Amino acid sequence: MPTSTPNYATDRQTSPSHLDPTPDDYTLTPFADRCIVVAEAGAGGHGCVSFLREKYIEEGPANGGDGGSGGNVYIQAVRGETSLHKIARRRLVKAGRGKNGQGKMRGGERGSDVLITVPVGTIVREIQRHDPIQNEIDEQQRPKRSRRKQEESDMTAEIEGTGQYRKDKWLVFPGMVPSEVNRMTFPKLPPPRKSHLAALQPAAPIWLDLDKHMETPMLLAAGSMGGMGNTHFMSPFSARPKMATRGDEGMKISLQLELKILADLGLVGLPNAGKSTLLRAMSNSRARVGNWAFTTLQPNVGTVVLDDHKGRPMVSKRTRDGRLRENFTVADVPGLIEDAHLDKGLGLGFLRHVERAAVLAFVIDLSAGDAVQALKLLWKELAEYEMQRGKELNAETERRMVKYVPPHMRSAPDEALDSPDLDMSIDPLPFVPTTPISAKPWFVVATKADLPNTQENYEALQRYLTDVRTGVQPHPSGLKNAWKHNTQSIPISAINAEGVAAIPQLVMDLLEE
Ligand SMILES: Nc1nc2c(ncn2[C@@H]2O[C@H](COP(=O)(O)OP(=O)(O)OP(=O)(O)O)[C@@H](O)[C@H]2O)c(=O)[nH]1
Ligand SMILES: [Mg+2]
Repeated sequence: MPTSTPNYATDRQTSPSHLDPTPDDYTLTPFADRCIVVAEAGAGGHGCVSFLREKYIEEGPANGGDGGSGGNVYIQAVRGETSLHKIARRRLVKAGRGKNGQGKMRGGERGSDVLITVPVGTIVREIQRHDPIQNEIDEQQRPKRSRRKQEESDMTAEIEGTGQYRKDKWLVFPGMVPSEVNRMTFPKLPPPRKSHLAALQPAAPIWLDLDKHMETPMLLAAGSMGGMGNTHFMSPFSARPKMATRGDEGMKISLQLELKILADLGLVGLPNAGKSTLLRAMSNSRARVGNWAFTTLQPNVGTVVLDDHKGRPMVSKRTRDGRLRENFTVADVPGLIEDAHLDKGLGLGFLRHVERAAVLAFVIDLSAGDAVQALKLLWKELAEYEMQRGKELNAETERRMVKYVPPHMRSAPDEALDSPDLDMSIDPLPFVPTTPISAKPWFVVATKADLPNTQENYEALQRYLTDVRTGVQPHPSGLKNAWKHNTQSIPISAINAEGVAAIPQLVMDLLEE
């Protein structure tokens, strides 16, 4: 009987490894790095009109409870999140409405809160705000002279301690006909109120850079107050007031969110250079690898664990705040091509993810022509991008200084808040001042060193980097004040995981620069 013993040696050759996978062996998680979302705080519940009724007490006093306040909207940047796609899909994040008050002095339940969780590195900017209560408060604080004539009658009524019926403010005893309502005397409308939580809201217009993991959520929009039950309107003249106030409308803020990944190391390289393979070799990432340009279409982030799997740190380094570093993160972005800064290829949209990386690694394919030329081309694109962003920053600063209008003075086109195609108008968020790209520490990863005839190319690259370090050659970006203390290159073969082990130590050293 023929026996077949599996041939492990050939099996290993034919079956793709973790580092040289078939193109369909990858994980792809949904990804979005920008979106617009409308955050709506909960409206307050209405106050209740009710009266005590018991055996032998036919016409008891008022006992309507207050409405519950609306739920709050919170935001929290958490480490586990990597993308904004969940929020991008939701578009409207709405906190619960407070419940209405009930008889027997029972107050309404509070509305439920909502939490927007975003990845660390998200920038939040307010586009529009509709805050009816703030508008009312502002209106009341305006000098009386400027108020319109129509309101004068209201004012005289106010002085006498009585007010008028307003459908949007008052609730009356159910079953009353309009003529009865007209004959009723209404007390003065209570002044607009805000929940005490409103003081914790960030100042308008909201502008947040959530660049750290947050242990507790942060309040974005506080829920509105509930209406007052009819007990509040009891007076010596009317023991059984038949009115209560409605709960306040919740405020709406439309926010633009943009994720700028905050990785420790950013991989920059031409398409097909081997960036994703390198990420796979360094971390547990399952980034897509394929022998064609633009295999990667969205950023991948991998975590390199600095441990040799024996419970002992392989590279141990303390961060500036004294914490022992156990890992660092690497962002692999789509390849850059010439003129990426003019939005060719996929480059520009993703450059913002390397903009905030602490250290840059230029991944250069030694088998694909002159490595020095490739390095210069990559630096040229980065320098152009940086200059463009610098100009935007200046323009943005100017715009904010000249045209700033407090939000309550702006005319709020409410319809726009509800319009479904807000996404069409996304402009990139302005530059967040960080270290300029050219001032970041960097090094070169010369990959595919296993291929033939790559030796000379690597030597030329090394000579060039020595010249840059010693000042014989200018920095490849052509910019002054660029970082060139210790320019060096590491030859690797990512596909065989050779030479890759030297990278973590170097990154650790550069992270402390
Ligand atoms: N021989 C050899 N081939 C490699 C090495 N690293 C990557 N490759 C191959 O190069 C091709 C491209 O690798 P990727 O990792 O997808 O390249 P990339 O830079 O991520 O490409 P884009 O995502 O398109 O920008 C794949 O076929 C890899 O198998 C290496 O060290 N040696
Ligand atoms: Mg890739």
